Amino acid sequence: MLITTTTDPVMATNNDGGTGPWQRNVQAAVSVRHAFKTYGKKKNAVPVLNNLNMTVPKGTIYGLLGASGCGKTTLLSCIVGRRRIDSGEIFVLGGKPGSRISGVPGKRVGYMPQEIALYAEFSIRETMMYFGWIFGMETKEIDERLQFLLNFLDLPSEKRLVKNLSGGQQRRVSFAVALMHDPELLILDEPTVGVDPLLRQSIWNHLVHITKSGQKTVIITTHYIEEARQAHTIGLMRSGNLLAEESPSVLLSMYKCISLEDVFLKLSRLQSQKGDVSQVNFSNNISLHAMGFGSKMDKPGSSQEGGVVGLNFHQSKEILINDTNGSIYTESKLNQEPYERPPPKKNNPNDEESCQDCYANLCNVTSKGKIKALLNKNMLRMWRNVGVMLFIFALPVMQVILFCLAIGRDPTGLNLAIVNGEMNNTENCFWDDGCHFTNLGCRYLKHLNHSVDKTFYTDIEDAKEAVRMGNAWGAIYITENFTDAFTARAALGRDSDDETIDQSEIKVWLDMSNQQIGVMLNRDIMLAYRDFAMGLLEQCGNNPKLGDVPIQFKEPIYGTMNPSFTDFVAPGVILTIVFFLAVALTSSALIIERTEGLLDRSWVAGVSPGEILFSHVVTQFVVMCGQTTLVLVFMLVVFGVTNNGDLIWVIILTLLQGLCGMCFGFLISAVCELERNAIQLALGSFYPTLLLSGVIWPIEGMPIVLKYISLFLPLTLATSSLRSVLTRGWEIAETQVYTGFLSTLAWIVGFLVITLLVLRSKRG
Ligand SMILES: Nc1ncnc2c1ncn2[C@@H]1O[C@H](COP(=O)(O)OP(=O)(O)OP(=O)(O)O)[C@@H](O)[C@H]1O
Repeated sequence: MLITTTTDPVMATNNDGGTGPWQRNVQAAVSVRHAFKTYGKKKNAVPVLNNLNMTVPKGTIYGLLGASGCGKTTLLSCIVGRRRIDSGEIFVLGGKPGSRISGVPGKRVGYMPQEIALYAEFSIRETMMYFGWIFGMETKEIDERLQFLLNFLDLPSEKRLVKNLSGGQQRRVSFAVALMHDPELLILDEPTVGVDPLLRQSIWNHLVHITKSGQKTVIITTHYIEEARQAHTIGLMRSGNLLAEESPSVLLSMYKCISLEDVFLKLSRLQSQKGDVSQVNFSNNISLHAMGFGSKMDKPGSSQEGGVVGLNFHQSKEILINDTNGSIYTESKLNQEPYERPPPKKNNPNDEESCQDCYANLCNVTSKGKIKALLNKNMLRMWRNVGVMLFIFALPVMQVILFCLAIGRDPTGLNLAIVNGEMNNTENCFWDDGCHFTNLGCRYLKHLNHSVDKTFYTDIEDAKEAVRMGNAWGAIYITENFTDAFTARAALGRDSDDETIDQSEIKVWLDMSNQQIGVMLNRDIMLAYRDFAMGLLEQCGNNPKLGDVPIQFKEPIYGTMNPSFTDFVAPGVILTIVFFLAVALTSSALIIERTEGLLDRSWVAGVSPGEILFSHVVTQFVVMCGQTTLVLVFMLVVFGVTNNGDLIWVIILTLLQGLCGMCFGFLISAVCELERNAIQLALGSFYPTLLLSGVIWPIEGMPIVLKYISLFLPLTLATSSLRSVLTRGWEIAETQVYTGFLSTLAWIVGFLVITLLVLRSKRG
């Protein structure tokens, strides 16, 4: 086993012989050991961290340098608990990220991501209030800190909206957010991009100042390599590994370079010659167990790995200095067993370490400040967006108005081409209303007024041509001797010959291409005959009922003799409007935050997925209550859609459906990475749901398989339940009614649980 002779501040304590592993543990703010991380699935996996080791001593500035794409941001996101490494160990402030001991994510860490990650529609002060409240600060305290940060970072008025600031000013606000709560550990991903040299210097001065006490630690990435000279330690990263980890002055003297850039180039060249990164690790390659971390941390004496198992930079340094042939790697390999990557760890609930996370999550009770910040943020974002507000409240009203005006009313002004052979095909019909059998064709046509415009033709072929040309919905032909034949038929009864019967019939050719119009004309033509026959019989002293079909329809048990299509569709339309408006409200809520890097920032600040979801549910629920009220008022009060039931159940079911739509929207926004995917999914689900939920056509008409699928959709049972309440006036105790409520509740719970699981898995 190799004994190191390091001069590293951490390791110096390690090697003084008296302090032991526990002491070493206390001295490192961040420690990464044998970290592996890949993006993508097995075949297309892209390795980003490749057996990386890193030690950030407490109370120092650690400059993490490296070319674009080498994995700096990935490493930082793993340190703050935003991502998980596939294998290896990370300890931050005494525990694993995500554990209670570490307190990271949370207020112990200040994180400035690479993206601006600020709410564009917030003012600087509102931004600070949001993050300050999340960190549990009082408003007064935040205001005081804000004044300091405004001066220090040379920011404009606190009232200025973030979206109106320049790129550099936005970055400084983002930096101010990270400094807001004066955290123990500052993790800054390129904070000096777009910042002028003077301010850049003052930022570095501030970092040097805050680390002086030894209590604060800073990890900073930058592409301005030379500015990192002010860091206590520099980690030079390449291809997912640290080429070196040392103080700037030692690096310069050791590699005999005048700039850090040259050192980096030299090391990169050496690594390129060698190829395999894992074999040439010049960083402090020390086992975490040796450092006293991990589950055995509290039993230092029991560690089987009490010594240094890897190659310490300072040994390689000596070799490097003595070697001019570049054979340092051979020497290193002698001392360093190549580290074999263990298979990726699965989160085993029985595993003591992984369960730290579970306990932390279980005990992670929300705070007043966080909820206040999240609710305030959601409300503010809505109010600041007038267009969205108009959309939110005008759209449901518009939809209801359009539905009630456009759907369910009987079509009127339908043109019929009529040939009346009895009257020499003219419009001038004369008949006698009494018991007279003259011009019966005209008498019949008198009853055919409802919804119909009559155009008279002389030739039946012309009339049919008018139908073919789309100028009329049907052609009606009354024979030349209709009255005589009709009278003979009535008189002869069963002795009527075929010709008499044929001549006594009114002949109709309909355009049935439009089912609704065709069926309605059919109905009106039949009703006109019934009225004509009953009227004639009555005038002749007979029982008018003889003219009707011998079926007596009594007053319906539910509904009316003349049922309205509107009443049938309205329950489904109410629920569909409320459900899909809620989907529209929420389906992009999380995505917008995620794409702007805000969700990450809030998570690192210690906000849990559950809290984020809860805050959205509350704010969107308030909006949805407003929408539901408008929809119901316009449907039931303004347009008088039938409601025979208890209004309270109508309101509750509608609200529950809105909630269900919100949860579905959250699921979409949790699953989809891009807003356009969310829109596609939301729109894509709209039509199948509408068609299969029995909203516009009874599900009884569907093939059996579709019928069962339909029953498992969130709107089907609820629509049927609401229809029963509105049209039948049924109470909640009826099976058909309460199953609608139960199914909606089950969907809400299902959507929420899946959303939470997705959010948690994405967070990892
Ligand atoms: N979510 C992701 N999915 C797949 N690949 C990713 C993802 N994030 C980063 N990468 C890839 O991982 C590699 C490291 O990215 P990372 O952002 O950590 O680099 P970086 O060193 O911070 O770069 P820069 O200095 O340009 O910010 C890059 O090749 C990048 O394309």
